[in-house]
Amino acid sequence: MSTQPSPTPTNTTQGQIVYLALGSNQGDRKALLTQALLRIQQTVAIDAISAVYETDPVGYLDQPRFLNLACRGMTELPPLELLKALKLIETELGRIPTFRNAPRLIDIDILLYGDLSMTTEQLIIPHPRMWERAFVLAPLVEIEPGLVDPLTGRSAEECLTILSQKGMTRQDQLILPQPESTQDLS
Ligand SMILES: Nc1ncnc2c1ncn2[C@@H]1O[C@H](COP(=O)(O)OP(=O)(O)OP(=O)(O)O)[C@@H](O)[C@H]1O
Ligand SMILES: Nc1nc2c(c(=O)[nH]1)N=C(CO)CN2
Repeated sequence: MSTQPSPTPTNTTQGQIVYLALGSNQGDRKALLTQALLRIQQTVAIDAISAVYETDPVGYLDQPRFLNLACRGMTELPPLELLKALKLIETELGRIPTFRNAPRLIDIDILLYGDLSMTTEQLIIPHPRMWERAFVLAPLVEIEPGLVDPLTGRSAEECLTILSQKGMTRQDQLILPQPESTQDLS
């Protein structure tokens, strides 16, 4: 009796949907956010980017205003590898680690990674402070209005309405330079 050969395995990995929050309050903030997004695109296929929000600092108040935005994309990197890649981008863009909530050239946080829930010393997903931060939720709601906090069942929109949005100004979206067109060799 002959058996049918099983179909050749194909790589059907689709990756995971991730939501990231970016912030900058030092240097050329727009240029830093733009550079960060361009570098993130090398590991995350970004398909939505919010407008830029200028926001008053939260936590440690004696520092310049931030520019914040959120983006969504697909990645095939596992969570800790993604964190490593994002931390490397922060370092490449000149960030020097100091203290929590300190001024920074660039900050890239992982908000959500598929429906994963994890807590390790290095990485907590969903980001533990995201639902209480208007500077995260306003841009996030813009790209994903139906998002729900799996722990409380509250929508991001609902969470945002109970937060003060004082000191937050919505600006235009960043314009990312197009990747160089591939050379036509024909
Ligand atoms: N979801 C997450 N996204 C990014 N970093 C995280 C996350 N969960 C835990 N971390 C850890 O937090 C560490 C400190 O991150 P970071 O310097 O960006 O903190 P912060 O921006 O000052 O404060 P906050 O975490 O409240 O935004 C990182 O090195 C990373 O290991
Ligand atoms: N407005 C604003 N405030 C902050 C921000 C930020 O990105 N925007 N990030 C912080 C630490 O991640 C602390 N405070």
